[in-house]
Amino acid sequence: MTHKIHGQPPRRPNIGITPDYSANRPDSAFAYYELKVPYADAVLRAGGLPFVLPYSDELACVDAYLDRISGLLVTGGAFDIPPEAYGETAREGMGPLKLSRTAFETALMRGALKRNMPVLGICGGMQLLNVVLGGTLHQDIGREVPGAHEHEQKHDRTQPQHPVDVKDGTLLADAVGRGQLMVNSTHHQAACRMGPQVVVSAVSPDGVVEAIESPQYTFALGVQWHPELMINTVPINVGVYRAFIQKAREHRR
Ligand SMILES: N[C@@H](CCC(=O)NCCCC(=O)O)C(=O)O
Repeated sequence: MTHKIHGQPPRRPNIGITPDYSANRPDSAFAYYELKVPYADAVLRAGGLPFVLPYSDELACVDAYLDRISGLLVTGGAFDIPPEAYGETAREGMGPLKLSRTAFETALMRGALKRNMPVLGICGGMQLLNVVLGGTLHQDIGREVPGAHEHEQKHDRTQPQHPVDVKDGTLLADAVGRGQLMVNSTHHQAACRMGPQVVVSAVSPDGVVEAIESPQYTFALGVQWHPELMINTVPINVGVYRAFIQKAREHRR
């Protein structure tokens, strides 16, 4: 009979985090990986152990990463996903691309989902989740969504921009509660057609999709906002990371 050792803090699951990448910094001859501190802080605060994953175009390396983590956090960034990834061609308003980042994150996300490893997509990461699961994007909300509100807030991103309605009976509702949640907003694109098996778990008052999930996986959740920036201003947002880390803890044997 094994005796549970009382008082031990729960084990921190390894969480892989995708960094941003900038090639042409005026102050350096070298390219940079960059990760906003709140992503790592939110993982630590929720009980995870963050690991930044430098890009690789080798599937063996992607698999090696996945062998060593229990959850995948795909972060956001000021770039768009090539519309060819969801069967379209670029339309007016589509923004800049980061092809090496999207290729790496796509391979990681596909590999994690194949293992039924918990995946959390934030902002652009949510959009990638919908595309990987067979959905499409509005290439520019302002041009393609009649009556849409402003989704690229000009004020402090730790402050909310608009409410979302969290749908009852969803993973997200379990994490942060159903009904209204105030969120920030830093995007010009949005999920358009949901992939097969993708459920909308939150919507903005103007109809823009603000969170998705796929019940075919243990934990595949994407949120269009940045909960990691609002942990001090709308504290319930930490629930997104807590739910993710708990599933990651359960995932690793
Ligand atoms: N293609 C998306 C990207 C949205 C996103 O991830 N924004 C984050 C900006 C803040 C940062 O630089 O991390 C879109 O614009 O809709």
